[in-house]
Amino acid sequence: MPKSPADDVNPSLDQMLSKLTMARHGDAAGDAAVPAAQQRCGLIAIVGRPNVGKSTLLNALVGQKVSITSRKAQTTRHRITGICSHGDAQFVFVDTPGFQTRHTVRGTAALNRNLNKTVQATLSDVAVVLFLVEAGRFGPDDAQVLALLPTDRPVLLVANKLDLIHRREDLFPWLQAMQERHPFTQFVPLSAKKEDDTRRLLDIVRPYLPEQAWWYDADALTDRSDRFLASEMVREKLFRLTGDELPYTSTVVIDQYTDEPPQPGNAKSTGMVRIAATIIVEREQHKGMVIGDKGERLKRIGTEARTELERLMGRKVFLEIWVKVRSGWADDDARLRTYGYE
Ligand SMILES: Nc1nc2c(ncn2[C@@H]2O[C@H](COP(=O)(O)OP(=O)(O)OP(=O)(O)O)[C@@H](O)[C@H]2O)c(=O)[nH]1
Repeated sequence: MPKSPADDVNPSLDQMLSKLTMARHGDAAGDAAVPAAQQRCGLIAIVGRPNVGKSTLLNALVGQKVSITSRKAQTTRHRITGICSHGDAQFVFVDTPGFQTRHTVRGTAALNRNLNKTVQATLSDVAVVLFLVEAGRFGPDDAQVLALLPTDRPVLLVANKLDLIHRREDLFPWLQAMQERHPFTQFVPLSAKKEDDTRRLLDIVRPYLPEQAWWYDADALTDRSDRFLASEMVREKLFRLTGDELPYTSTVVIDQYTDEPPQPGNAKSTGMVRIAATIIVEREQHKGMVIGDKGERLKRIGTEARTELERLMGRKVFLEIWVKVRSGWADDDARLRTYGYE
């Protein structure tokens, strides 16, 4: 039987697991002083079924909230890039949307077709693919993603949520079955919630990046605009605070984004960002879910989003949120104003 590349790097699960507990600490920040000729840089796709932990992993790797996380499946609708410069390497992560296997919500089929197209388009130009699964689990939804993975570039099997596995020996038969499914280049069991594990993942991915000059500055985290981050932040709070009640077809649109410069003559002034956002829901009843009793939920969405945006942007934020029903832009649309600190 021909030797698979996985034989060289996966001598045994035991060895992999022992390496995991001896995780090495790399230096935290990228070294912009590395001469361009010695730099590595490349695209890395994080793929996997909904809810497997892609956004959690990306955020842990990039060290900041770039993608959004929620218990609700399908919160990652956009292709999001997170950038991490570490040692001589610049990792440019592409977080692909999850797969939607059920088509129960009216009107979502087109959206899902789009998601699948995005997955394939994303994979066509990456240096390495991280295929995320939950350790010990492989269902039809995972199989659907696996079927789309390229065979002409390295695919690492990343078994996430290792912290939920009580007996690691139980993973042996599962791993054997996984290796028969695809010629994975490497097997990485980890927990996206453990910093040591995610740092170690960077060390593992590094050699797969081509030797080439960095594309972004050493301190860049994302090529997404602050405006985009603002819509993602409102969306995250929306889904977090509505739980499973709200269909994922709800979207957030940023209607206005104004950067106000610091006040002249006031050294302490950081300036302010004024944001007007609209949460668009499918039905009138969904609007009630978002607004909540006496507007409490909407107020919380606004306060939490504003607080986190202020932390991320390092400036004051004035956030105004509206809720609208897609079918009719009714006059009585609810409005929330979250005042900044004047
Ligand atoms: N116990 C445990 N939970 C995890 C781990 N990683 C992620 N989670 C949880 O899994 C859930 C889903 O995580 P996400 O990062 O939003 O998943 P996703 O794959 O980006 O989901 P979609 O946006 O739907 O594609 C969240 O509740 C996370 O807190 C882990 O290592 N251990």
